[in-house]
Amino acid sequence: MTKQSHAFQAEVAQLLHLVTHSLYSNKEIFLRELISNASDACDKLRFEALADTSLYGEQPELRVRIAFDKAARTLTVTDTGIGMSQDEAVAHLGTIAKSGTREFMARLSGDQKADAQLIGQFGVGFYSGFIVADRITVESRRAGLPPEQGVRWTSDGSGAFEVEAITRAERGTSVTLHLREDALEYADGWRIKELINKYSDHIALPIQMEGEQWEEGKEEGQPGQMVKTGEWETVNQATALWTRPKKDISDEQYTQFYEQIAHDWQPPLAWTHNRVEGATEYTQLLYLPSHAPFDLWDREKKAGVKLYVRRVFIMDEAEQLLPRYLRFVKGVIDSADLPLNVSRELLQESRDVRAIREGNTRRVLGLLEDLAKAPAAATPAPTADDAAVTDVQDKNEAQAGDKYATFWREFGAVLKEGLGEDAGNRERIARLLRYASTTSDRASVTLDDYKARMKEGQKAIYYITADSLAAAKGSPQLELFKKKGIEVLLMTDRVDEWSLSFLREFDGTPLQSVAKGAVDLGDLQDAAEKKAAEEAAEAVKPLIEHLKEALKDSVEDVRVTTRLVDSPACLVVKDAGMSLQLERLMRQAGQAVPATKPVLEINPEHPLVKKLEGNPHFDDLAHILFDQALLAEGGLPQDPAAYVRRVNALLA
Ligand SMILES: Nc1ncnc2c1ncn2[C@@H]1O[C@H](COP(=O)(O)OP(=O)(O)OP(=O)(O)O)[C@@H](O)[C@H]1O
Repeated sequence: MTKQSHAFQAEVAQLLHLVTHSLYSNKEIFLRELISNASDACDKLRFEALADTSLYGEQPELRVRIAFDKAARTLTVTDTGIGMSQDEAVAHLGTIAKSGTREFMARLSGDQKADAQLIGQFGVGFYSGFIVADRITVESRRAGLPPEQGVRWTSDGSGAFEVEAITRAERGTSVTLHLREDALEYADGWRIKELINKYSDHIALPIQMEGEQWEEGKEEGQPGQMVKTGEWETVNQATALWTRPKKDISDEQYTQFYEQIAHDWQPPLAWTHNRVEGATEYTQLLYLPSHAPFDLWDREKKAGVKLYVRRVFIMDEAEQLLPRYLRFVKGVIDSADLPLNVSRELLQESRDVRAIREGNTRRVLGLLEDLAKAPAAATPAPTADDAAVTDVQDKNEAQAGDKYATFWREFGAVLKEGLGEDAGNRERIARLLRYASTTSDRASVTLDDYKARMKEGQKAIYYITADSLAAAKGSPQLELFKKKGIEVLLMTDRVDEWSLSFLREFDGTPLQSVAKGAVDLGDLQDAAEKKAAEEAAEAVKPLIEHLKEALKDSVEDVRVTTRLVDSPACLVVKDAGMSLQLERLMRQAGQAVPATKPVLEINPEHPLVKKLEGNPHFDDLAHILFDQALLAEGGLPQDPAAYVRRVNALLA
């Protein structure tokens, strides 16, 4: 093969442009990315060699070496990992294969500052080398291929790369950066060591540098200098972080390890690190991120936990290790019992894996309980500057110790899925729930809080589901509850109604939607009120019959209610029915929903209702009443034009 020139995939060219322009202020991350790739390559070799030890050839040692040459202005990262064949070099170093990176590209806004933050969330891997290099040369040979089948890849990062065959004695890859004029600081032993310390100390492989020592000037007046000794020295700790005792690991090291495995450059909210002994032995290091990833709602989203067996990396995204409703958790599980050749299929059936999953679930719920219990320190008053920047306020929230509020904002809706998914832990999950209510706009009310505030004689926990907080708060169904000072939980997540169908009661008290079934406040209504209601119902019986007839195509039933105070009418569904809001959500999601008709409830005390009987426009008024009730709870009239026509006719 002679030299071949290839154009970068369009997205790569775009990414390169962005990387070199917006990551300018954070140049040093390139080294972390290259070391991380080298370490991944070694993990891959170790894994493939489980089935074929001959892949090690004559080089059993897995390591990363970093060399620099001040005079030539180069920095080289060499690993003894899996390496790349010629085809692989073309495929991997010229395209963007990862869906995550493609998603990232799609989200770029063109605003450099915002984009640079986004990069933080995604990590740009190999291409970050071009922040500091105006040319990169990669030489590689894949494990198992003969020396003549090596490859050299070069590019100046401007649109194309060249590939040629070379003979390479060693297996693995070396990446040489030809440093830009303004990045010469990276051809310096101290600087490199500092970065390894900062970013890669926890990498389980030895990272080596050639030793240097000070040599005085040979002649009088000549300055001394550092010279290389020819000995390679390991400069990192080179033990997998999770295998070290907790007390030897600093918060900073935990955070850096998180950044590495989660590819998230924002510090985690919290973590839990344990060695579990007993029938199933494993080490768990699990993190709660501080913000939701872009693909949290992707049904195909992979779990974020890596599986190791006795420190050998086995697989990313081992979804059996945590239930789906904890899919936001990142971390590492290192099992002492699983066989090294464990496959995804085997994981599904393994009893050890089941025990690990249960153990992980307990730990994460325990961690959340601890966070929820931690007293929230007083939030510092935002300064005038802060007020304009929501990001800063969010940070304050986290700094102030109210980590649980941050967690809940980012992941609460996912945790709610657990009510349906994990019957065994339903109680624990229920105690972690937070909702807004008629007494708090913030999602901060627990079911325990609610119960403690219940009125004497109140027999249920009341809630309403709606598309937004404003719609929930303005709902006519709340009128009587407000008048009587009874708290109602306001729920606005899509998952709320579904998840509550699994939580019929909390601590012995039933949960009751205020938009379902006839309202029965039981002992909260006194005898006089009940009597008045009965009399009113009797009085409007003929009206009810008329309305039923006029609206027979739209409603299941018409009845009198006491739940309304200021509104003339509202819509409710029957007890076991799906709420109108859920019905709309499911239709929007393209699901077939059986057509159910709601029940129209009217307020016999309302002037509009009183005007109905005998009115020459009865039919129009009846329809307007119905359509307005629909509007009030977030729906749309079936025939909006007819609605407008009717209202206009009455206004004229
Ligand atoms: N040192 C290396 N040895 C072998 N293959 C490598 C090496 N560096 C990069 N590659 C290959 O190039 C691909 C692209 O690397 P890049 O760093 O851009 O993305 P990534 O490593 O897949 O993602 P990320 O860095 O976000 O984890 C890798 O997936 C890998 O196949």
